[in-house]
Amino acid sequence: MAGRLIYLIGPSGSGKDSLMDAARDTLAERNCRVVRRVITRSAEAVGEAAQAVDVEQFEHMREHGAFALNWQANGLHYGIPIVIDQWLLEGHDVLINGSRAHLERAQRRYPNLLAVLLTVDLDVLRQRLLARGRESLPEIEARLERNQQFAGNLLASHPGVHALDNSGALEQTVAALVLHLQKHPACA
Ligand SMILES: Nc1ncnc2c1ncn2[C@@H]1O[C@H](COP(=O)(O)OP(=O)(O)O)[C@@H](O)[C@H]1O
Ligand SMILES: O=P(O)(O)OC[C@H]1O[C@H](OP(=O)(O)OP(=O)(O)O)[C@H](O)[C@@H]1O
Repeated sequence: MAGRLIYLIGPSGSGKDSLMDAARDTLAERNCRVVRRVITRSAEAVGEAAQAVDVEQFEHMREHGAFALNWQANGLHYGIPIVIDQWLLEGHDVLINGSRAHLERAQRRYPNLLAVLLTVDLDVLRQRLLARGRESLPEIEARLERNQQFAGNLLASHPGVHALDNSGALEQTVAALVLHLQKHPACA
């Protein structure tokens, strides 16, 4: 039986990577794998277990079919390794860090994907981006501005998307994610 794609989305700084890291072992026990992205972000950048490549390497990988999904945002290229299709075929569920702007294209490729939107109060989001210290101030402002494009609209236009609040402790969010996944065929 094919596995299901769990497409985790939300503003930059909402805690997607933290949640994926914190939930990884629990999800692994439930036959759910977490994939590492390929990003044109410098290898020194802290805060994400991604494979860092330059734009030329990214394009080469893309042209050679290395990605199941890929998109551009925040001045970066992001790729989800094609290995997820093999994992899904083998019956594993797969959790990825996705893009809100790419949701509909992802749904076309994976019609039964389970979309989870991580939300955080705006003040908390700003504080977390500042505390993470990975981006410059203008980059942080641009991300907050990008966030306004999606605020409110996404849940209204995509009723199947499940919202998960991460304004509180991460452990609570992990528990809520696991509970949500238990209620659905993925990661049960
Ligand atoms: N529930 C939480 N409570 C406090 N800090 C958090 C929480 N979730 C994430 N963070 C912190 O917020 C920052 C952004 O989280 P990150 O996982 O990098 O977000 P994203 O992957 O969505 O951009 C990081 O510094 C992380 O340690
Ligand atoms: O269309 P959007 O929902 O705005 O998403 C665009 C990109 O921004 C986020 O990545 P980012 O570089 O911020 O990485 P992060 O998740 O580690 O912050 C997200 O994971 C997407 O790759």
